[in-house]
Amino acid sequence: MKKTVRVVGAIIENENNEILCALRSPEMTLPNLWEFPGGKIEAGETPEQSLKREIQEELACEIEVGSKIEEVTHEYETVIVNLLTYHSRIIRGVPTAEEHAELRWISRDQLNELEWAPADIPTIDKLHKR
Ligand SMILES: Nc1nc2c([nH]c(=O)n2[C@H]2C[C@H](O)[C@@H](COP(=O)(O)OP(=O)(O)OP(=O)(O)O)O2)c(=O)[nH]1
Repeated sequence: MKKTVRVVGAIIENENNEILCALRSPEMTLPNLWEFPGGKIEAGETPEQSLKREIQEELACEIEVGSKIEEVTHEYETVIVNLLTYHSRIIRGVPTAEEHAELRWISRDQLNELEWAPADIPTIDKLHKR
């Protein structure tokens, strides 16, 4: 049976209504696909705690986690991902790609021009509509 992992993703928006998109590196699973920065929820953590920790590790900055945007369960070839996405705001630091191949600020109406991890599509659709 496939393992299910619980994952959180941050939708970080700047003052120009652009959203921070992160490119997975060639060495990662789901290589060369765009995603929302974040990662797996560890035992004993709330989704909000995981997101703050992951963003500190991946982007070297501190965020405040806001409302939930979407919950999606997507079945990949080898794993089932349960992805929760949250509006987030940077409260300290400047995002730096500590683990990703690239970071890019993209306006809402151009989000669908990138090639996303499949589990992210429902969140992209929701952001696009607003
Ligand atoms: N962080 C993040 N992960 C996502 C998104 N969409 C999506 O399908 N995923 C998948 C990729 C990974 O399989 C998993 C997140 O785990 P992770 O960020 O700890 O990734 P990882 O490469 O360190 O882990 P692994 O898959 O190599 O075990 O969820 C997303 O928007 N953000």
